[in-house]
Amino acid sequence: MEAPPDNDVLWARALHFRHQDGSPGLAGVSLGVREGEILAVGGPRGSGKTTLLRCLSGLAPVQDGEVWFNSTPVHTMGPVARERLRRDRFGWIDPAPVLVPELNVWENAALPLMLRGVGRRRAKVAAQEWLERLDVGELARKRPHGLQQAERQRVCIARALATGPTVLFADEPTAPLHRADRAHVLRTLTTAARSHGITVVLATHDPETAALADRTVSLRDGRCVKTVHLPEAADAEGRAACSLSA
Ligand SMILES: Nc1ncnc2c1ncn2[C@@H]1O[C@H](COP(=O)(O)OP(=O)(O)OP(=O)(O)O)[C@@H](O)[C@H]1O
Repeated sequence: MEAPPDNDVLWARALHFRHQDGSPGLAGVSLGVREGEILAVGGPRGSGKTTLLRCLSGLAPVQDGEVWFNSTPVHTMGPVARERLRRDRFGWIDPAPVLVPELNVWENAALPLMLRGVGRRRAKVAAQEWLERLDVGELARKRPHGLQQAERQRVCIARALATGPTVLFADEPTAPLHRADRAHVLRTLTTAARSHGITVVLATHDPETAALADRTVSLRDGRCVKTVHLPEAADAEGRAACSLSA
């Protein structure tokens, strides 16, 4: 088993995944994500973007191929180790907001920090800071049911950033937002990621969203079909290209 290149925080080789009902999900994806990079994963509906994020983050077990986080093999980890890795090092944003209805907004945003063992007071301060950056600070004491869908999604984004994850997986994070809101929230997310050195893997089929990334890999039928570097990133050395695995 050969370890991945040093400058890749995430690395996948020949990743295959088949869903429980036998549907093909991934058919030999290889890619590297550099530390601090914002990588967009594009492609049409059903091309495998969510499945790829789930495999890279350890949410779904790798059936064939390899996934490495830094120098740690994720593909050989059991469910408990993968859960710990996700809790301690990764953040996740779903396309639709999922919050705990019994907790108020700040408690929801602070929850992953408290699960990591951070005290309630410190977790609240960190959560509140991110809620304010996402313009939902004044809703801190409300319950999720009292919020609009777009506000709930902002809370989910604050929750994902509050832990300062090493890698943030964002699956169509602005899907529930109006177009006007979308640009602002995305800028907040990408600015926060850049200023805090958070690596982001962002699934999207929206070219405007992908344009905020350093690089885009496109999937089709579970395979990488192309890699696009944006001009600012074009001269960066050592970026592992997505393999042409068709
Ligand atoms: N739980 C599941 N069971 C069976 N097949 C699934 C399941 N989830 C996804 N698939 C199938 O796997 C393929 C890849 O799906 P995936 O959700 O990863 O694509 P996607 O690019 O994220 O799509 P979208 O843009 O619609 O979110 C599709 O053919 C899809 O129908």
